[in-house]
Amino acid sequence: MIELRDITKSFGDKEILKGVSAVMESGKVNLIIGSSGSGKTVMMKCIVGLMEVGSGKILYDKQDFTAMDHHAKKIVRQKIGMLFQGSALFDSMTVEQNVMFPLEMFGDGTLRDKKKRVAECLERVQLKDAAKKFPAEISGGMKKRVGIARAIVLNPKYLFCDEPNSGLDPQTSLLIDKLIKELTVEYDITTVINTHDMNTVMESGDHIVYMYQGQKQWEGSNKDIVFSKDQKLNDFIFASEFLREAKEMRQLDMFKDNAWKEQLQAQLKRDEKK
Ligand SMILES: Nc1ncnc2c1ncn2[C@@H]1O[C@H](COP(=O)(O)OP(=O)(O)OP(=O)(O)O)[C@@H](O)[C@H]1O
Repeated sequence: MIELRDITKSFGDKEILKGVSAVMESGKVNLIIGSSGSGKTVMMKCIVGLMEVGSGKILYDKQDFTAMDHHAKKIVRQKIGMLFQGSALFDSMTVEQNVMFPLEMFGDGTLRDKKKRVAECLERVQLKDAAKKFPAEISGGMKKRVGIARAIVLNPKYLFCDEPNSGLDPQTSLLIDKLIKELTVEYDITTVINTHDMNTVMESGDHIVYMYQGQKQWEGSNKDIVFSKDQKLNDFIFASEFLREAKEMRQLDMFKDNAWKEQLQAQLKRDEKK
């Protein structure tokens, strides 16, 4: 579990994070969403320690990360897996060598153990047959899966993914989301994803933090979103007429054959009249 307590971050006199508190739960896919410039990337960089917060605390499993010395922070960082936007693979290395890289940097054990672990991870993301290929020879979706294998090779407790679906078609995106969710549950990882992808929000968002102009505007699950009355959140998520209609259908569908359905229809009618 990761806890943010009232964190702030400024660049010069520009305050980017204005006192954000939130909890990222373990075994769950936690999403940070919000429009461009709302502070999602800055927040993620603060959480992983790539940027220092101005004030406030970040706790990793109750340990105050912000108060740790360099050595203690390094130990926490070794429990963090990162999936970067665009995958960030090394072009001159094969798939296998890319996944091996963190093990060579930080891993214990013999070369045989390390090779076994790489094979396990490639198998897990269904890329065993691509082990000897170079990044230029594989598709965007496969590159993401290599990135995921590399991010989990050290058995992370925390997994951070920056826009994991950028540049992918909707079907491949869903497969990547499914894989991340499965791994999160399987290894009880605290996964934090920075995303714009509404499919990810609706399919994987166990816990969602919606950022608006440097503040946490709303927090809840993908199911809560359907019923949220928060206007800013609704304007952001259900931006198009089509999505607004889909939201109403989903609301009705969720309460099919239930007394709630009538209540909800009446409520929707009342809202329409306003
Ligand atoms: N290193 C920096 N120095 C100064 N300002 C910065 C720096 N990094 C980010 N900012 C500013 O912080 C604000 C929030 O940026 P951030 O990248 O967190 O937004 P975001 O919500 O991730 O947007 P996007 O969805 O477009 O990636 C922006 O106004 C940006 O210009």
